[in-house]
Amino acid sequence: MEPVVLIKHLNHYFGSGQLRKQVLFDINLEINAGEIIIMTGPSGSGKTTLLTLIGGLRSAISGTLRVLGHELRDASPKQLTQVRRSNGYIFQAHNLHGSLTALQNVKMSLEVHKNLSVSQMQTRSQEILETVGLGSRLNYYSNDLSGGQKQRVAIARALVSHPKIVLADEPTAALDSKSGRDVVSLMQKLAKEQGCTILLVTHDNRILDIADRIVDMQDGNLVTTS
Ligand SMILES: Nc1ncnc2c1ncn2[C@@H]1O[C@H](COP(=O)(O)OP(=O)(O)OP(=O)(O)O)[C@@H](O)[C@H]1O
Repeated sequence: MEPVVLIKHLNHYFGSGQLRKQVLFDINLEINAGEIIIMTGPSGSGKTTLLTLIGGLRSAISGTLRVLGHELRDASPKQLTQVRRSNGYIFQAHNLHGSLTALQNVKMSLEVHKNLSVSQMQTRSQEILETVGLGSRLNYYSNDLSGGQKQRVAIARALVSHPKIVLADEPTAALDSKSGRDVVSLMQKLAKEQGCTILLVTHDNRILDIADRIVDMQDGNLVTTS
């Protein structure tokens, strides 16, 4: 079976002409279904660039980048939109809408999936918020939640549609160590239950043990460390 993510000889550049700068060099990586991969590496080494390429948030320029069987190099904006809808995303700044409640934030991510009725969306969103321990906070505006609670809403939002792939960029950066740990344990638990693949970028050494495999980015080159 083809890996969920298959990357071969991927290069990436920013800018053009004399300002063109290569930031990813001959990246090769295979990620299988259900795997949790952590990507580490110094600031500016190219981690976010690789994550956003895999997530269809920018276009790959050269090499092979196949995600769930689809080639993303030279993909059209429409195809990239399709890819983005099928993934879950969790970012450092949780990106919740402060003026929406926890429940509304989660439900919103189901609204792009046309196959669910309004009441199914409501039930599913409520259930996943209960799973992440926020059953008593469903109708709180996200501005009124703590950092850890907001990040748990972000996890619920990313996982409610049962995506095959979740991409997480520094999900614990804004959290104290206990909340950070709780948040990643929760991601791990939900992902294992749903068989979903997680690619997580982090500088946080305290959470490395949740990974099935760790890859390290150095100056745009990927080095496998375990
Ligand atoms: N939109 C852009 N235009 C030009 N250069 C960029 C752009 N985005 C990133 N870069 C450059 O590409 C390189 C890799 O950046 P990237 O954000 O992928 O690194 P990172 O490893 O995720 O860093 P951090 O850990 O600080 O987030 C850096 O040199 C950065 O300055």
